[in-house]
Amino acid sequence: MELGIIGAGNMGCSILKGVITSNFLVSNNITVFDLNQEKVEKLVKEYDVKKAKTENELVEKSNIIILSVKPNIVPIVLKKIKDKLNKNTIILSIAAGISINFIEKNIGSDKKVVRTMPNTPAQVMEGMTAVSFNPNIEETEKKIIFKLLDSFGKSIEIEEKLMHVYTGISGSLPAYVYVFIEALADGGVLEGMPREKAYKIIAQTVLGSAKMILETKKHPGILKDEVTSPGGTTIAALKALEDGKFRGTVIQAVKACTEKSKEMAQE
Ligand SMILES: NC(=O)C1=CN([C@@H]2O[C@H](COP(=O)(O)OP(=O)(O)OC[C@H]3O[C@@H](n4cnc5c(N)ncnc54)[C@H](O)[C@@H]3O)[C@@H](O)[C@H]2O)C=CC1
Ligand SMILES: O=C(O)[C@@H]1CCC=N1
Repeated sequence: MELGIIGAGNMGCSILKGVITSNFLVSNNITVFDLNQEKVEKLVKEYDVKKAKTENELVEKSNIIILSVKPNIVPIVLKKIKDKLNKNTIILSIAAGISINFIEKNIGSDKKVVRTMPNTPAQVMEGMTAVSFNPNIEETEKKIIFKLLDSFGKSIEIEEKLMHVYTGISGSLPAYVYVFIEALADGGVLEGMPREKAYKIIAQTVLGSAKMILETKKHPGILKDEVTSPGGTTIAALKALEDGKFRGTVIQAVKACTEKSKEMAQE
């Protein structure tokens, strides 16, 4: 596989770190292009990846191209690379709201297009990526794409119309979790816990709690009940969360994210 990455920002770099750290690809099989030369040079220095001087140089060197620029930049990049693409090149977009149909309208419906929604934990190989394929992607190619996505975490195929809500429950979720963790640490600090210790304690507890769901396969409500003693500390905390409309606020957050993704949609 010759992987090309156009856009070496937060998410492009997270994927790059993931595929290299997991040894899925060696740096010699990865080419990077970004308008910001400093970012490219930094990656060349750090990971020894190849750099392309232009988008089209990258296209010539790659058989899978990850489009990791902001959604409004996607059509600009597609216009530039359109004439250099061949029918076997796979375009893998990670852009929020950009549909397969929109990409096909820009480069032709005979091309191979994959729409994904990853998240930043890809850089520590704990990413979660949703994927939808256009009809030109063959079964063998789907397997290769899953291997690529699984090299930096886990992946799941979903109906393309679910990408908006998926963004609300996964693509954007790390940010809500970080805010939750920061707020928990503030609570700890308020009660005298040193902040750095609080972050370590909370991050491990969040990690362990998530692992419990994945490994025990118990319903989250049951796992919650196992922590909650009658008249105890946990129910006092849960009551405060319910009084603060915690669940309702979280549901609204997912809805707001989903609505925003629909609003940004380029179909
Ligand atoms: N940051 C995140 O957690 C996630 C982001 N995404 C998607 O990933 C895409 C990138 O987002 P971020 O990495 O956060 O943005 P970013 O702003 O960190 O990175 C974008 C990169 O594109 C480069 N760029 C701008 N114009 C360019 C052009 N014409 N040609 C080549 N490179 C160009 C910029 O220099 C920058 O390095 C977006 O479409 C976003 O919807 C998807 C899932 C999660
Ligand atoms: O905030 C955004 O638009 C991007 C998409 C998912 C996560 N970050």
